[in-house]
Amino acid sequence: MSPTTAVHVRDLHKRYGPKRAVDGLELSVEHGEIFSVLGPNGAGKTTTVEILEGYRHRDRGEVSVLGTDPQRGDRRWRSRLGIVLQSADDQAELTVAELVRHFATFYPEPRDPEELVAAVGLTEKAGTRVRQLSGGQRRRLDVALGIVGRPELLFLDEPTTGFDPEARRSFWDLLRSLRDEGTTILLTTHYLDEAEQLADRCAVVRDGRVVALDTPAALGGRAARQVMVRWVEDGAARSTTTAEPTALVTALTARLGPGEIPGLEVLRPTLEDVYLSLIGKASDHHLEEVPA
Ligand SMILES: Nc1ncnc2c1ncn2[C@@H]1O[C@H](COP(=O)(O)OP(=O)(O)OP(=O)(O)O)[C@@H](O)[C@H]1O
Repeated sequence: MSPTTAVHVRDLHKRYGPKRAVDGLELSVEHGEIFSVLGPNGAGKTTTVEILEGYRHRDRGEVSVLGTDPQRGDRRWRSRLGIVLQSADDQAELTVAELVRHFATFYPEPRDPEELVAAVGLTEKAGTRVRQLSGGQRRRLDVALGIVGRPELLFLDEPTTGFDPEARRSFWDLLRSLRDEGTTILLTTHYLDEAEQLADRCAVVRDGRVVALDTPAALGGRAARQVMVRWVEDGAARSTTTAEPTALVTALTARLGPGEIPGLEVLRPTLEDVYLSLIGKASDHHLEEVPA
């Protein structure tokens, strides 16, 4: 493991009874990056993050978070982490400003509470009671509480679920500015566009294991190399995927004679197509493949 590694996970396993929630998961997160764990409901994202945070014990595997095994993490180690839990309803009678000021007292070098409230876009709501916030505003407050202690590593579990598009965009800007300040961020999401927009690297998780790990552009680029070609031959729809569509179309022209090839379509899969095929859900671009 190199000194630039913030999180290192090897051969991680966790069962709940017969259910293998995490089943041989491997990943590493470098200091200073936004790393996204992307996968459908039930893929094992939350279980993994809870193990990294030290809230859940693993069955086996190696885990290191900021150089420490989370199962042995002490208070000092924990103070270097920012953990944004699912919203809790406690302290709902305090105002936004009061709650942020209260959390700031837990840390040796907290951010300035007023500046932080402004940074998460809640200045207008500083005097509002927490229970009166909308879902998106509450989530921003959760993030403020997660970063008030200037964490080196921030964990976010599905941070924008339930946000409207504008709130998501400004939330993404907030996370980018944290990354620019040097905070390492590990976020789980089941939104492909969130991973594509934010992540420097992205692990696609399915059934408790990583099925692909790369930059979003490389994942998309991998897709773009494989092209779907569809046509109609002898009255039947045919399709195949190929890295050399020109050669295939040339062969079809030779076989089907001069003129237009009936029903010809050449489709370059999108990142979404790759993602859906990785998690085992074909989009309508991915027809059953028929040999050419
Ligand atoms: N405490 C638990 N007891 C039993 N089974 C659990 C428990 N927590 C999670 N599971 C199961 O383990 C699997 C992985 O769950 P996990 O919450 O880690 O997935 P996830 O990827 O975070 O899903 P989501 O996107 O829905 O939050 C699921 O099948 C879930 O039903």
